[in-house]
Amino acid sequence: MTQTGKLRLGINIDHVATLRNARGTVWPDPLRAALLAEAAGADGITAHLREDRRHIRDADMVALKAGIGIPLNFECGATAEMQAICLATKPHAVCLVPERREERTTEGGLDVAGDAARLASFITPLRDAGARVSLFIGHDARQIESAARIGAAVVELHTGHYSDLHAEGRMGEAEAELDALRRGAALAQSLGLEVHAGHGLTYDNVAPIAAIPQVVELNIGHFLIGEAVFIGLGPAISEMRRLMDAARGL
Ligand SMILES: CC(=O)[C@@H](O)[C@H](O)COP(=O)(O)O
Ligand SMILES: NCC(=O)COP(=O)(O)O
Repeated sequence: MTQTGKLRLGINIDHVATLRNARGTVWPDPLRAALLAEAAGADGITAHLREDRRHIRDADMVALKAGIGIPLNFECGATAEMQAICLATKPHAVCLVPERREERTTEGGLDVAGDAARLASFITPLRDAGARVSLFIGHDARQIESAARIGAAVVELHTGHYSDLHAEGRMGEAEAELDALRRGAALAQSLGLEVHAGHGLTYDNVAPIAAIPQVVELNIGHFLIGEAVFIGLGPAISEMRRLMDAARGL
């Protein structure tokens, strides 16, 4: 059934850790940010344990799981190391993302179609341990169909390309990308997948994504952590929530 109600908002706190690691201190603390986000009405916390630990570290994941009262969405690459950490951490959800050490941020979606057999057996123990497994993918139909075929519960559609086009003022291309995301969301839901979206979302570009009726959750981080420097994390989250609700007609 198409969801047109309130969207869930997951707050990604990775870049609080980026700031901490820039000075090699213990401040600012990602758990404190997560607790502030929870108090501001976030529905979940997302954190990405990269293979190179450039922001979130293993101890952050442990502290987040123990410290927050809302679901933890554990983003990671589909590696044996990360699978073992997920199984030990027992997060509410595991979102598998593609990762390249040289990239500045997550550039594309996971190639589920090209790695289906391995991913199918990779997600089985995670599912058996009770995690909702999500795959971070582009809007390509082949990837969405493969995600459904291998038994993922959720797909998170990568909105980074749309966000970049929007930021560059290439509105015609951004609109075309938006249409492709809309088609992807509809296809995913028709195949029984829960649909999330995220990457690069800001106050300026969130409304059309939030208005896609099949999308039930947005994960937003980098922009909100930046905005928090100026207005505080709670007010930044409240404003994002207001824009999401308005896009949903709430
Ligand atoms: C997969 C994803 O979109 C996020 O985890 C997020 O963008 C923060 O991590 P990076 O900036 O390191 O990609
Ligand atoms: N999976 C997307 C996410 O968690 C947040 O991405 P961003 O807002 O930090 O680009």
